[in-house]
Amino acid sequence: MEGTKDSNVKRFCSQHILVILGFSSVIAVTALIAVGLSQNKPLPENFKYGIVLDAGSTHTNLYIYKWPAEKKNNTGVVQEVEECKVKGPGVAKYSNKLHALETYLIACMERCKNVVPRSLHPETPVYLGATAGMRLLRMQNEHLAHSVLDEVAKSLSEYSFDFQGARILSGQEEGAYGWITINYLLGKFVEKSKWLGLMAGERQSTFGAMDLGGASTQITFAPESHTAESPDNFINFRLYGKDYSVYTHSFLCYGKDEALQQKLAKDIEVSSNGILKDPCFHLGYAKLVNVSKLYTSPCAKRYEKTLPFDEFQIQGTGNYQQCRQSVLELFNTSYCPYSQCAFNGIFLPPVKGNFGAFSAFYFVMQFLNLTSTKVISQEMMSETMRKYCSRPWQEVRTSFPEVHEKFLSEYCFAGTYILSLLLQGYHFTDSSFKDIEFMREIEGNSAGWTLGYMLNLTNMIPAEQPVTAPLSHSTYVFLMVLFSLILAVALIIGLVVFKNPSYFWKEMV
Ligand SMILES: Nc1nc2c(ncn2[C@@H]2O[C@H](COP(=O)(O)OP(=O)(O)OP(=O)(O)O)[C@@H](O)[C@H]2O)c(=O)[nH]1
Ligand SMILES: [Ca+2]
Repeated sequence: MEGTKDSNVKRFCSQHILVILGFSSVIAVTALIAVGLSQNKPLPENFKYGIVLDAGSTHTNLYIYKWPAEKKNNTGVVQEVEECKVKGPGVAKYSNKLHALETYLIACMERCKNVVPRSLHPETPVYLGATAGMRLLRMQNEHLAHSVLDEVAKSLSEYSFDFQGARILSGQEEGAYGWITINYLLGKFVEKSKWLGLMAGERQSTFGAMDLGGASTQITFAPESHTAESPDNFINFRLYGKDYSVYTHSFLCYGKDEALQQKLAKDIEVSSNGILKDPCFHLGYAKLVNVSKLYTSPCAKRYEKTLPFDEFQIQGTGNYQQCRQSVLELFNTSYCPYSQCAFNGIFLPPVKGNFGAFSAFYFVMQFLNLTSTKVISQEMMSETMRKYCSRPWQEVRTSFPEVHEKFLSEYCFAGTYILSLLLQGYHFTDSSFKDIEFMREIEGNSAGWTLGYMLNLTNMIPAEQPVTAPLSHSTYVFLMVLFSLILAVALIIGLVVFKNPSYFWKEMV
């Protein structure tokens, strides 16, 4: 009797010890995790800001970026916090009314004053980059182009920000910075980590970038193999410890608007009596075009002729096949001084890999409802264009009352132009066409050259891989938890076995 009582007490005690041990182990593990987490929690962050103005041919856009000061060299830390569209046309259009540039940027710069904390204004850089519209103006009148830049520079230097200058980007820079932007945002410059970051990662292939503006268009990508042909079309980068040889070309006059101007100048006939029957506009659509305005841009100059009228009327006939034929005449493929060319004798290696196509590539494809499905075939797009172009103008107008008339009337031309540029201009095939992703933004950041420009000017992309902790924060916490749990379980089992081996065996049997 006494013996049974004794063993009951023992059993009671050992069970309680077990519970206490288990409980303390859980507390210990929880404490370990809490300490691990709090120890590794990033300190309150100190942010920096940067402002870039994209002075395009059709309009100016301002972007405000923000990033944690301590992590400036890490990838993917820069966030676009604001995009502000400047009211009015592109800066080049102000060449005959420079005084209007005094107030042009006020509204967007006021936004900057509100978004960027006041104490950071003096250290926040402001950059203005002008693109094809200003390149064209400089070709026509260098002095006027300088006056426009001086005027915008003067207005920007009146703010308390750190204004770093206004300049015209070369076509190469525009292409290259667009390529840097999307690959930075897609995280392509860092190695793809393997096994929770414990094993060495592998180099990722980059995305090509295609930008379709109003006055020029850029194509930039890392070709399959490097060639010594046309060295002007190559840029070499060393980013995060890796070398990239990137092909880029900017086709001036082949932006969406200048391409249309070229087409109209090409098609208007001396004998046409002031009427241009145009298959790229819908049946029933009519618009008057001023002849002298048509020839003001250097892009349409090559088709300039003396016409017996001052203005002509476009009359739409809405025929996709004929529109395609007319558009193709803009690409001269009759000569090529290299092993292979895009058009107009410009070298282009075979397109390779995935591409991000943005700006007007996206606007047009979005309108045509061709961005929701991820993979778009060229047949799908041709069929969409065939149907869309054949719709009468009145029907189109009433179907899309919210769309600006200028954009709406030009989607038939724009879609046909995009298809021709990609297939006949850049030689995308049925299969490679499907590798094009039409994008406006990547995780809230606009696809365009501005971010790449700022990353470069603020030295935020190091040539060499920055030295970082061997494990990421999440991997570190995961491993801490895992090993703590293993330790706790081992400890409990060990203690039970050590305290009462016979009890343990009995329970098991
Ligand atoms: N449908 C549509 N078209 C747009 C929109 N915004 C701009 N566009 C047109 O798309 C074309 C390209 O626009 P952007 O990329 O802003 O061109 P940009 O930067 O001014 O011109 P570049 O200096 O040649 O780069 C132009 O013809 C614009 O008029 C939009 O929201 N919807
Ligand atoms: Ca642009």
